[in-house]
Amino acid sequence: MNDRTGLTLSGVTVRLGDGDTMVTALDEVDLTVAPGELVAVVGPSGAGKSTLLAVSGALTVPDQGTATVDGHDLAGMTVRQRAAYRRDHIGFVFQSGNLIPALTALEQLRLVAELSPHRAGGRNPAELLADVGMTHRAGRRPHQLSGGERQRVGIARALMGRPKLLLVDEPTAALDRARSHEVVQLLARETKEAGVATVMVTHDHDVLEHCDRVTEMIDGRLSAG
Ligand SMILES: Nc1ncnc2c1ncn2[C@@H]1O[C@H](COP(=O)(O)OP(=O)(O)OP(=O)(O)O)[C@@H](O)[C@H]1O
Repeated sequence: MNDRTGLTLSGVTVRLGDGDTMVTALDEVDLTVAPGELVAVVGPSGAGKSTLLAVSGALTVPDQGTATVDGHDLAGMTVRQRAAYRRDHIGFVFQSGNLIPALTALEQLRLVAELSPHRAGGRNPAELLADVGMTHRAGRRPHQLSGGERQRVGIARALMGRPKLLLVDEPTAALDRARSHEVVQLLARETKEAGVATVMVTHDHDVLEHCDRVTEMIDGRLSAG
């Protein structure tokens, strides 16, 4: 894991829209997230949190500044290289789990192993499902799982292929308080165990205690929260 340096954003500026509707979504943002570190990003609606995830996840290229994952400059890649880097090295967890309806919990993970050319270095789907406490639900499809269980499967799926960076968007939005704590505790544990740099956007101040660091985004600027 010594080759890992995590996520580094430096002086990242992103402008969206054009003409009169142009918005500076990110304004000279600096952020470093080390391997094994869980950093929360909080802030009001429209502050730029989704844009921060998009830049970190190689979905949006900054207008100024640099975004690097383990020393790889995302803007320096071709579109095709960026897509491959995203697929092989970056994991995403979304609000609702975003699972494929027709597949069982175990099949969701197996599909990643089959699609990723780096699967040899990836994790064993059944073991990973056990890690997130879902072995007893391995044969169930998403509609047969609770919101918290779907999130667990989503987190396990994102960790297949050993990503260097994990980007998590509002993981507790659909969960009650107890499930929210469980899911973020799981994220914190897996972040440490997998040595992955994790960024979590959340509105849920209840779960911030499980994070290593909290930053606040306001009007496209990031500060210690
Ligand atoms: N395609 C676009 N064109 C123009 N402006 C945009 C576009 N997408 C987002 N914006 C603007 O950029 C700013 C940052 O948006 P962003 O989605 O990153 O905020 P956010 O903090 O994630 O908000 P929320 O918590 O509501 O999801 C907002 O002012 C938004 O209106």
